Amino acid sequence: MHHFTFARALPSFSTSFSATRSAHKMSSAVQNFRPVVISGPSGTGKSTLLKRLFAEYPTKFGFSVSHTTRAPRPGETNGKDYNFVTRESFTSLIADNGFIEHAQFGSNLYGTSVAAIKTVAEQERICILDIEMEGVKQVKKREDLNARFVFLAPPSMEELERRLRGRNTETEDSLQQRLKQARNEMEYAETGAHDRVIVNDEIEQAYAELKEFIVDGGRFGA
Ligand SMILES: Nc1ncnc2c1ncn2[C@@H]1O[C@H](COP(=O)(O)OP(=O)(O)OP(=O)(O)O)[C@@H](O)[C@H]1O
Repeated sequence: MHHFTFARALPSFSTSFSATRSAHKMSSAVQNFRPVVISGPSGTGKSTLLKRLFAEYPTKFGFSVSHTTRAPRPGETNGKDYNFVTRESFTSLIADNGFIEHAQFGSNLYGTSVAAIKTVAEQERICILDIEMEGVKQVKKREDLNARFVFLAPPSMEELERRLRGRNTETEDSLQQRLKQARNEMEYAETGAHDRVIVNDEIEQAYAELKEFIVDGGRFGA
């Protein structure tokens, strides 16, 4: 699901959506709690490393709540699982440039709004966006999000393929697609688009570097 919700939406990191906040407050929030965008080829180890980071810092991070036009399922809460909105308000938010990413699945629209990312900062958490290259480009265009960018690279394409195969989640087709997309991601990273590139070769080393970038490089209140 995270491929269209953009950020990995773990329920424990859900946020509520407040409609009453000033533009000024939003901008100071993202200054103090700058969103972090993590990207890198599928299978490089983003989830593995993030999971560990969230376990070590259970209250420091948050995920943006996605918008959707689909109806809530029993047990789902507006503003927590999704921001459930009408098609009219969704399309007007598109027109207002309010989404960094949106897509249609079936007859429903899904998207990650700029406001939802800022809301995480207002809650004094660092919003983590685990997204693909096109999303990275969108976030880069939004200077008001004040995001920092880290790219997680595999030690080699051969090792990336080994990890993807080892995960046992892909068909041969989806594996080949991911490897092709991986080359695009690597080329984009070579343009220097990210603040930091971390090679996930030895996991302890990569984790230490990621932690240093995200935690120490961010603005954490004591
Ligand atoms: N440093 C490492 N050395 C060896 N294997 C690793 C390392 N880091 C992660 N892995 C393994 O590689 C596989 C892919 O990792 P993971 O699922 O975290 O990738 P991902 O970047 O989150 O992929 P996706 O974008 O598809 O969700 C997993 O099986 C994981 O256990």
